[in-house]
Amino acid sequence: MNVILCENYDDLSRNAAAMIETYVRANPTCVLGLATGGTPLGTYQKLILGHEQKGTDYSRVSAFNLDEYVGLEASHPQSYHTYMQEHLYRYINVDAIRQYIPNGKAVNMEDECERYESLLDEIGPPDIQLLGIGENGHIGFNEPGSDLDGLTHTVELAESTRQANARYFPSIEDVPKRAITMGIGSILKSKHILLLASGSRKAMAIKRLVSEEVQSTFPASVLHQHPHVTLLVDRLAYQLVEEMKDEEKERLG
Ligand SMILES: O=P(O)(O)OC[C@H]1O[C@](O)(CO)[C@@H](O)[C@@H]1O
Repeated sequence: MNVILCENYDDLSRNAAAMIETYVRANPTCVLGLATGGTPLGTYQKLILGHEQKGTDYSRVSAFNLDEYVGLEASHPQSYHTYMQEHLYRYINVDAIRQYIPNGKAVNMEDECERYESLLDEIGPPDIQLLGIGENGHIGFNEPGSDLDGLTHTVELAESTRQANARYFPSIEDVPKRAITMGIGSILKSKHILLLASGSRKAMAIKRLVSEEVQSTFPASVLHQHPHVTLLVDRLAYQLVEEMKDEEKERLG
């Protein structure tokens, strides 16, 4: 795992956007894997600036999202469909026909999981997959205990994940209890994974990621099995790793 230590969130977002833009410019028909949550918002803002100011063209890019809440219409204000429109797609020219997001309102969710995984196989896998990390180590909505080879599936959300995401909903009762997510196996098909982590809230997860073996109780640890992972992390999120390294140095004299 290649680690890029960034000064702060702005620096991290600039680095992530620069890597994506460079790739898109060199590979205009590439496939991107995109994430939601708070962390990638800065990256999306920089991509929008790059599109407006440098004309980065996304017209032939395909983009897959990791996940969606089960039970929310695409038009629901908190759906990940809405998130992507509001934070990225209304500002850059990814063709609507190539914007792929799981359908959380499908009549048959098992069929929807199969349909989405087939699309990933036909059009993907993503050349670059952007990932955030949950405080409990979840990636996508793959909670602790998930199958490390799993494909797109529906999941029961951990209570801690619902609490963490309650800030986007009127109340905790409004946060859906289920989601559809690319599985860990689907994510690992990506050619290059860019994992973003910012802020002290993520420090323990990053310490565990750096120091622990692959285990299903901490899903992000599976990234150690992937040959091309870049961890873009800011100082606050990396703080406990630095402390661990200092303690190790002291111990060795
Ligand atoms: O970037 P945030 O908001 O801290 O979220 C971390 C992760 O949690 C999720 O929002 C799901 O709870 C993911 O989409 C995201 O990668």
